[in-house]
Amino acid sequence: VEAPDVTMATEAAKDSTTWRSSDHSSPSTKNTVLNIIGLFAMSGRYPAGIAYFLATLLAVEHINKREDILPGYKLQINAHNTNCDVSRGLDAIYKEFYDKNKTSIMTLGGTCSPVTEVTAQVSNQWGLLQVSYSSLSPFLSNSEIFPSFFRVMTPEHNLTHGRLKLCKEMGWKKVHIIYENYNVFSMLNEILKQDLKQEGIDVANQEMFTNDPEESVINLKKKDARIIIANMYEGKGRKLACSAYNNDKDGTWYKKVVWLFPSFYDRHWMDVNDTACGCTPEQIRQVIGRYFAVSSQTICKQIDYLTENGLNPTQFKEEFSGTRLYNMLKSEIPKEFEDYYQTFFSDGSVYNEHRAPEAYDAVWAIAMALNNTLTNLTESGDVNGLENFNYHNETLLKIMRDSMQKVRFNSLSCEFFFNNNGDRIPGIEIYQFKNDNASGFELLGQCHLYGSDGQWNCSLNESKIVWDSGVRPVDETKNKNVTKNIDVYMRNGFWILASFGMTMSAGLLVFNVCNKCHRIVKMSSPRLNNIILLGCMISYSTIYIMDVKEEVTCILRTFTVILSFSLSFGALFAKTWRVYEIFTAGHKVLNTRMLRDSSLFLIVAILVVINSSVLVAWMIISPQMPTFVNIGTTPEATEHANTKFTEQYQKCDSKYRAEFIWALIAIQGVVIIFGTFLAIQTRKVSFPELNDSKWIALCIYNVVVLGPVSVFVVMATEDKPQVNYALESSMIFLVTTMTQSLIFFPKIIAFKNHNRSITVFNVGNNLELHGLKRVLSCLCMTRSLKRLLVSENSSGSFDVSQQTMELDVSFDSSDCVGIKHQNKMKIPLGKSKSLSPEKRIFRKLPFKKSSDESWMSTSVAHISYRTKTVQSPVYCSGRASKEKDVRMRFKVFSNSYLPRSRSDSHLNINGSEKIAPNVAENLPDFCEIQTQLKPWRSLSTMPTVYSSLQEKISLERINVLADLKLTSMLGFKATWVKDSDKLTQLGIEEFIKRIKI
Ligand SMILES: NCCCC(=O)O
Repeated sequence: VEAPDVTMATEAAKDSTTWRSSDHSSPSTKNTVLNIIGLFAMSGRYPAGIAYFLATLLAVEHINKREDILPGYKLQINAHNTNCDVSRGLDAIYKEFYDKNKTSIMTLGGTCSPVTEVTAQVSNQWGLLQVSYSSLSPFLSNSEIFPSFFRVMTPEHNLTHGRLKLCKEMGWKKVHIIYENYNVFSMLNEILKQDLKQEGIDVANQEMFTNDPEESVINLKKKDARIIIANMYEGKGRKLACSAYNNDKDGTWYKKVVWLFPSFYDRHWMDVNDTACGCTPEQIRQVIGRYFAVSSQTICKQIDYLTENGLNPTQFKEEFSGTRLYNMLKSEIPKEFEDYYQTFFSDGSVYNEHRAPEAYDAVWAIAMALNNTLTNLTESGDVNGLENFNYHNETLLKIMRDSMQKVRFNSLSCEFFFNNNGDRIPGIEIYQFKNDNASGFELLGQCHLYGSDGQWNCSLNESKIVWDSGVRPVDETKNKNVTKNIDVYMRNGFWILASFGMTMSAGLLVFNVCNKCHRIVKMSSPRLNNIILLGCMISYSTIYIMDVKEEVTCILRTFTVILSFSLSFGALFAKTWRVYEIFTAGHKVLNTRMLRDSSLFLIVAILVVINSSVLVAWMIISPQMPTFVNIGTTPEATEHANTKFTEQYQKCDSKYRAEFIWALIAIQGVVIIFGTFLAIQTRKVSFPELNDSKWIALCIYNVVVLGPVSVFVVMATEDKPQVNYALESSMIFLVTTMTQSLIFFPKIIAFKNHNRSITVFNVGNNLELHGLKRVLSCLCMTRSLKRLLVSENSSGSFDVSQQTMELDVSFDSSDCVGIKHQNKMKIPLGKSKSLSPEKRIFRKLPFKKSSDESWMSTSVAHISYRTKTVQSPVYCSGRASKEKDVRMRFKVFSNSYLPRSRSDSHLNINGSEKIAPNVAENLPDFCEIQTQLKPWRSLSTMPTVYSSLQEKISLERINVLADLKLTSMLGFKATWVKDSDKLTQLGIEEFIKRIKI
C-alpha cells in the first residue's frame, strides 16, 4: 500500500479551516483552528488507522458542533499515514513541527505502539501532549519516559485479568505463549508471564519468532500445547495458524488447541487472502477454531447510559458503519487515504471497525482537555487562551497535562479518565469467536475495576461458550496411568495350583516323616527329602506373592525363589553326590563321614548361605522396590480425547538388579552344571530303593532345560504382565511339581509295591557300604515269616529297612505245636545312645519273657530267636517237645565289609529248616555268639580280594549257623549249607565276584 503524500495531507488539512458537518445544519461559529497531528496506520502490519480515522473525523464533527466545548475553536486533524512504521511516524510528526504555517497543539496516535513510543517522546520534547487511541505497549505506561503521553486503549497487560478469569473458569493451569519478536510483544510477554505465574498459572513454554513461526509451532506441537496465548500482529497470526495447519494436516493437534489471539485484530483477519501466509481463509479458520479474545471495552453496555454527546453507545456501535461513515465523511478524507478505504472495506465495514470507538473517545478526551485548559487559562486571566500555544511552552504543556489528567467524561466506553500513568483502564471483555460469519464474536464475560485498591470483578457466562468437541478442552493431555493388573481369574487359578502343589508337598512330607523307617523311604535319605519338600513349599509360596508388588514382597520373592532352589536342588545334588561317591567315584575310599546326612546338610547349608549372602547384599546395596514401567499409550479414541492412557505394569526393580540377578544366575548355574555332571555320572545307577539318581537326573535335566528357557521367556515378556505372570507362575509350578513328583512318586510306588511283596528276612542292617553305616539299619519280619518258618525248606529274610522290626509270626501250625508268641510285634531298634554298646547290640525283643526271646542288632546282623516250646523249627514237622529249647540264630555279616558295589545292601539270607539247634541253653551274649560261630571264623582270614574296580573287599567274618542263601538285588545268589565244607572261601569269593559283575 502506497504511503500517502504527507504534504498533500497537510495541504488538505490547511484547507479544512472550517469543519463541515455532515448535515451542515448549524453553521459553526468556531473560527480558530486547533491543529492536531493525526498519526494513523492506514497500511502496514496493522492498518487499523482506516477505522480510527473515520471515528476521529466523526468525533471532530461532533465536537466542533458543540458550542460549549472549545468555544471559538475548532479541531482540525492533520492526518498522516504512518504505515505502522517508526520512520514514517517520525517523518510525519517532524513535518508538522517544522511546518511554519501552523502550530499543532496536540498529537493523536499512533496506531502501532512502536510508532507511538517514538513519536510520544518527540511530542513531549516539543511540548505537546500525545494521545493514542490504540497503542497497547506496556512500555508506554512508563510516565517518566512518556510524561506527556495518554492513551485510550488500555495497555495489553491489563487484559490479563480477563485471561485469568477465562483460565480459572476453564480450569486451565498450564498455558503456552507464542509471540512475535517485536519489542511491544516481548515486553508484554514478560509481564504476562509474571502475572499468570502469580495467579498460579504455569507458563509451560514461550516461543518467540521473527518471521516464520514454523519452528515455534513444531515445538508447541511437540509439547502438546493446548492453551496457547498468541501475541503478534494479525499478519503473523495468520502465518502462525497456517504453520499449524501445515504441520498438522489432519488436525489431530490443532483441533485440541484453544487459542487466545489479541482482540485488536480485524474481525475478519482470518479471511484475508494473505499470500504471505500461504493458506486459505478456510484453513486458517480450521486452525483457530473458536478462539478467545480478551479486549478492553470499547462500547459501554450500561443501560440508559449516554455519552457526553448524548449518544447511546450501543446504538452508536450499531449505527457505526464504516461504509456509511466513509460516505458521510468522504469530503474530509484526504485523497491519498481513499485507496486504503477501497482496499480494506469488507462486508460493508472498514478494517478494524470494532476498535473505532477508541479513536472517537480519544478525540473527545483531547477536546475535553483542551477545553479544560482553555477554562484554566481564561480563569487565570489569560485572554489569549489556546492561541498562546507554541512549541516548547512548558507552562502550557503542564496546564494541558494536568487538564488531560483530570479529564472525566462519559465516553463510548463508559466513564472516561486516565490513571496516573496516562493509561485508560476500561472494563475488560471476554469474547469467543464463533467461527461462522453469522455470529462472529460472542461476549462471554466482563471484568470491571472496583474499589480503590484496583480490584477486578470478573464474570463469565460459560453457557455461551461453544466447544467443537462438545467438551471443555483441557490444558494438557492428562496422563492416566493404567496399571495392568493380573487377571483375577488367572491369578486365582495359579493360587489354586500353588495350593494344590503345597498340599502335595505337605502330603509328601507327612509320608516321608511317617515312613522314614520304611526301607524304601529310608534308603533315599528322608531328611534330605524333607529339605527338598521344604524347598518345594517355599517355591510354591512364590506364586502367592508374585502379583503383590510391595517393597517387602519384592525382596521376599527373590528370597523365596532362590532359597527354594538352594534347598531343593542343593539337597538333590547332595544326594546325587552321595550316590556318585558310593557307586562311581573310583576305588579310593573316601572319608565316610562325608557321606553322612549331616555332611550333606552342610552342602545344602553352604549353598543357602552363599545365596543368602548375595540376596542380603542386594537388599542392602540396592533394595528392590515396586516400580511402574510404561508399556505404551493407548491410541486416542477421538481427536478431542484429552486423556492419554498409559498402560503400566509393576515390577520389582533396583539399581543393580541386573548385576545381582546375573550373580545369582551364575551361582545357580555352577550348581546346575555340577548337578548335571553328577546326574550324567550316575545315570546308569539303577538302584531304585537306595538312590533316586535316575529321577534326580530327570529333575536336573528339567531345570537345565526349563531354567534358561524360563529366564529368557520371563525376561522377554516383562512388558506383557499377564503373559509374564502366567509364564513365571507356570514355570515355578511346573519345575516344582515335576521335581517333587519325580523324587517322591517312584518312592510311593515302590513303597506300595514293597508292602505287597512277601520278601522276608532281608538282612543287612549292619552292612557297611563304603563306610556308609546303617544304610539299612532296621530289621523287620513280615507276615510271610510265619509261612516260611513253619513250612519245610522254608526260608526267610529279615527286612532291615524299618526302624522297627515288625514281627508277625505265628507258630501255631499243627507241625509246630507249642510255639506261641505274639503276632505283629514291633521291636524298636537299639539306637539309643544312652544304652551301652552291648545293650545296643542286643536288645531284647518284646516277646513274652517266659517263652520267647529275640535279639537283634543294628551293628551286628545278629538275630537270635529262641523258643523253649519247640526244639527247632526244623523239627516242626516232627514231634514237638516242650522240654527242649530251640534257638534259631541268623547271624550274618557280622561287622562285615562287603564290596561297595550296589546290590549288597539288599542281600537276602534265607534260613532253612536245617538250622541246627543251638546247644547253648542260655541266651547268648555277643561273645558267646562269636564263640559259637567259631567254625566260620576261618573265613575272616580270607585274603584280601579286589573287585573289578580294584576296590578292596574284605570280609572279616561270616558267621552262619544255618544254610544261607545270599541273594543280591541283581539276582545273584549264593547259597551255603550248613556243611562247612561247602562254605568255602572260594565260594564266597565267587559270590563276591559275581555280584560285582
Ligand atoms: N490496537 C493495537 C495496536 C497495536 C500496537 O500497539 O502496536
